[in-house]
Amino acid sequence: MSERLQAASGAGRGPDADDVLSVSNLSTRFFTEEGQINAVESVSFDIRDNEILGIVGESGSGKSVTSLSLIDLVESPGRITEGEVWYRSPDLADEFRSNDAVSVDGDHVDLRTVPPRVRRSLRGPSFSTIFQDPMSSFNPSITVGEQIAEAVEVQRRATANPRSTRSRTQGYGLGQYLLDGIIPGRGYTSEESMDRAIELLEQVGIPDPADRVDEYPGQFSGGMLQRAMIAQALAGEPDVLIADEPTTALDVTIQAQILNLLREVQEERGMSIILITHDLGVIAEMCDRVCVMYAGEIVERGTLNAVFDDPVHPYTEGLLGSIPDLEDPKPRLQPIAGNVPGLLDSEMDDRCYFADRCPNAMESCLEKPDEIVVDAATEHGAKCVLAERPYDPDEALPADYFGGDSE
Ligand SMILES: Nc1ncnc2c1ncn2[C@@H]1O[C@H](COP(=O)(O)OP(=O)(O)OP(=O)(O)O)[C@@H](O)[C@H]1O
Ligand code: NI
Repeated sequence: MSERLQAASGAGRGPDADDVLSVSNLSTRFFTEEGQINAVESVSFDIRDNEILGIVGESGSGKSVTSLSLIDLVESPGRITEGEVWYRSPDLADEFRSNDAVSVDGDHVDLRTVPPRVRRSLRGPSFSTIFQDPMSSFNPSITVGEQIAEAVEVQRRATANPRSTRSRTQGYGLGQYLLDGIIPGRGYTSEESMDRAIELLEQVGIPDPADRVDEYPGQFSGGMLQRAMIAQALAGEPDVLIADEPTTALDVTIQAQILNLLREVQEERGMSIILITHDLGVIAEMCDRVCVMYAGEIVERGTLNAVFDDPVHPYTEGLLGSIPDLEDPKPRLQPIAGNVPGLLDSEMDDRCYFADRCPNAMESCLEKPDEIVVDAATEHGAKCVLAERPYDPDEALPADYFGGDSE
C-alpha cells in the first residue's frame, strides 16, 4: 500500500496487477500565445478493478484535462509533455513485447508509446466517456439507435479479432465518421447490433426502447439523452468509464437516478469508473477513493473516509467546509477566498500553489511540498507540510505576503 503512495510522490514503480490503469508523472501543457499553461503537473494515480475513483477540485484545477490525457484526446495547442499511462492488456503486451519502441511491463503497456492508431482503437472497447452535455456525444442527424449500434459494432470487431489492424483503425462512433467526412451508407449497422442497442437502452431505463431507437437525439429529454449516452458508452463494454460531471446539468431527482444507474452498471460489469465532479455529495455517495486536484496537481488523496473525515490539506478542508461530515456532506464545494491560479508557467512560483489562499501558510510553504504519507493503511497522502507537523503560528507568513489581496 505505502508503495503506491511512494510511487505517487515520484519514486519509479511499475503498475500493480489489479491496476487497470496506472498513471505516472503525467504532465499536460497548453502552448498558447500568452505562454505555456501547466494544466496537469506530474500527476500519478491508479485505477483499480471494480472501483469508482473520484476526482474533485474547483473549476480550472485540471480534472478534465487529466481525463482527456488518459485517452489521448487533448487538443492543440495542448500536448502531454511527460509521463506514462500504463494500461493492462495482455493482448497488447504480447503484441508489443518485442517492440523496442513500446514500453511493456508484465500485462501492462504504456499507452504513450504505442502507435496512435492503437490508442484510438481503445476508445470504446477499452475506455468510454460520458460528459455533462450529452448532445456533444451524439450526432443530431443520426438516430440514437444507429449511433449506439455503431458502438456495438466497434466492440464486436475489436473482440472478434483483437489484433486486426482494421478493427483497431475503425475508430468509435458513427457521429465521428460523419465529422471525419466518411459517410457510411444506409443500413450500415446490422440488425443484431440494433437489437443490442435496444437491449442497452432498456438497461439504462429508457421506456419503449424498441420505438425510441428510431428517434433522433433532439427528441430525447436531457435525462433520457444522458441515459442514452451511458448506453452508448456501455456498448463498447469498456474496462474504464470516464464520467466528467455526468449529472451536473440534471435536476436532483434525475441526478440520483443516473448515479444509481452508474453504480448498478459498474457493479454488474465489474468495470472501473473515474468520476469527475464539483459535487462533494456525489463523491461521498459514489466513490471508493478520491483525488483532490488543485492547480494541476493532486494535493490530497486516499480512501473516501480518510480524505473526508480527516482532511490534511487546508484546500481540502476548505472545499469540505469547516465541519466535514460524511453523514451530511456539503452538497457543493464551499467557496474559498482568492482565485484559482491561472497556471501560466511564467507566473507559477516554485512553492505550494495554494499558499496564497491558505489560512495556515507558513514559511516552509514557499518550497514545493512533496506528497507525504498521512496513513498508509488508507492510502492517505497530501502535498502539504501539515501532513508532517502541526501549524506553527511563529512561522506564519505575513498576511500581505502575497500582495494582500488574497484575504
Ligand atoms: N484548449 C485550451 N487552451 C488553453 N488552455 C486550456 C485549454 N483547455 C484547458 N486549458 C487550461 O487547463 C486548465 C485546466 O482545465 P480543466 O478543464 O482540466 O479544468 P477542470 O478542473 O476540469 O475545470 P471545470 O471544473 O471547470 O471543468 C484550465 O485552467 C486552462 O487554463
Ligand atoms: Ni472539467
